[in-house]
Amino acid sequence: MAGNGIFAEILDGDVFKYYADGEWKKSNSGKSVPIVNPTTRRTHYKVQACSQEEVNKVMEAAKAAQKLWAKTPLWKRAELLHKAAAILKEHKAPIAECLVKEIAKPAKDAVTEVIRSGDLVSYCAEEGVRILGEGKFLVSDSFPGNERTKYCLTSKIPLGVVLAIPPFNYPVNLAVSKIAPALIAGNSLVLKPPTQGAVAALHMVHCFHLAGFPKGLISCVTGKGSEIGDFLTMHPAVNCISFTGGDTGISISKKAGMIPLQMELGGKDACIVLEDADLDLVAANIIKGGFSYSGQRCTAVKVVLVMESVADSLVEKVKAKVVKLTVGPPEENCDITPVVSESSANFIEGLVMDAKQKGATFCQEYRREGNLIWPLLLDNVRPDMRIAWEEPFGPVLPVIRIGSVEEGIHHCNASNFGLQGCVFTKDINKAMLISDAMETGTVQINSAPARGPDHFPFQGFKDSGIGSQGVTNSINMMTKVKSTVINLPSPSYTMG
Ligand SMILES: NC(=O)C1=CN([C@@H]2O[C@H](COP(=O)(O)OP(=O)(O)OC[C@H]3O[C@@H](n4cnc5c(N)ncnc54)[C@H](OP(=O)(O)O)[C@@H]3O)[C@@H](O)[C@H]2O)C=CC1
Ligand SMILES: O=C(O)[C@H](O)COP(=O)(O)O
Repeated sequence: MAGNGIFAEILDGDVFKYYADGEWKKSNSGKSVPIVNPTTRRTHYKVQACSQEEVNKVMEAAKAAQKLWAKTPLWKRAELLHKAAAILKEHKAPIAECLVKEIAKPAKDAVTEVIRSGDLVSYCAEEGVRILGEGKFLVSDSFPGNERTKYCLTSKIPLGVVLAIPPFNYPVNLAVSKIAPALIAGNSLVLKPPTQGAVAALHMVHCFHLAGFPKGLISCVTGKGSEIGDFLTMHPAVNCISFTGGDTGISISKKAGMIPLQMELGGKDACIVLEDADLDLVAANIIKGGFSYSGQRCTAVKVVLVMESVADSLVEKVKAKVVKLTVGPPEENCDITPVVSESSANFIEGLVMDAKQKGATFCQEYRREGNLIWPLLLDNVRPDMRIAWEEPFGPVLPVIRIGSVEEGIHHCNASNFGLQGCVFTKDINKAMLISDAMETGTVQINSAPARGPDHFPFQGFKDSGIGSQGVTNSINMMTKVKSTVINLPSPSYTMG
């Protein structure tokens, strides 16, 4: 149960505490933020609404703790991360329960998110000791005009305080994907969890607390992003921001100072289907890619671009699978569960109504109860419909029929997003050409888009982001290069 057993100290009455200076605390603001269960649409949990003064204290502690942490041996940092990973996995059940109640993630997927997170933390510890244990040694005579009089030693050093802001859909996994690389690289970390998902994140942070990390090194401040977000992202103590979410990331990028930014934002991942594709494979991937976690994944298939000659056949196959999707509460492990909020459901409905008015073919009847929206495939979608371009972040998938591969590539590249895409064909040469032509961070050949495995590079082009994630890239991104040059009085050439 949430807030019970080893997690009892993170709860005060019915409000979860925030984490600062190695302790669980009540906010002096005296205010709390409600977390609404998407299924019941009632307040399920409450978290502290942290004040600016509390953020200032957290930043001070993070700065001080980082100085000592940077002097902690790499193997020791890794050891603590392994410990945190083990505690996280051991206590997967109560954390998963929070994910079910806060963000309506199907129960099985919620457990998978926690296990995957533990694995990510351990992998990061392993990778960190390898890549941070190596630097570079350069000699000067490789550059014209120089003798060998200078030896340059470079190493990767921490940035300082990293601010991590994950989104609601993976509040644990997309938090640890920032926390673990930051810590192994010698940084301190301030987490601002999404409001929906904050309680799962607080439980996860407690696992790091129990692992024994130094005081102040990790903090977790809660509160609405719209209220404390700007104060956090523009705070002078912050040396790096790692953000995953929607358009908010674009405005953060414009406001943040001269610090490294890692932004993973929205997507409109296209699925291009050629005439020679294995349509059963495509249909299975459209279901998995378009409807898992009710389409609330940045990497969800968000538009199908299928060659006209095979479109009827593909649509029939997908329709046959859509009727088999179970719809209902996350506790019952239904495939389709309520979307995260009423405003999200209203937004999705707006896209559906626009498509209806403009003449899209509804493969199923549109149905909604509260935040629960039944899976819907929209055929014959045209570029003048909003759903051709906007991401619903819900279980609604548009199909656009194309007359040529070029038309599909053109639609994909005309999007302001550029996260992932996929292409289905038996011709690997064509697949490579299409992959090269698609302006997206990743193209999957014969499978739906996905971020995982978590050590793969993961990046969005255009409005989908800045920089690249994945374990190795995140560790590198959260470091800077420092050089020390040894100047010799006369050239010296090492002899065998
Ligand atoms: N590319 C990727 O890897 C992913 C992208 N996404 C994208 O994220 C969106 C859905 O996630 P959602 O959580 O709704 O995204 P949001 O951008 O609304 O929120 C993301 C995070 O930002 C916080 N936040 C809100 N306002 C501010 C602010 N002014 N300053 C700083 N932080 C702020 C939120 O806190 P609070 O909850 O308190 O508002 C939350 O923690 C979709 O567009 C989706 O495509 C989602 C997952 C992965
Ligand atoms: O937040 C998201 O949607 C993820 O980054 C996607 O992760 P997944 O492809 O592993 O579901």
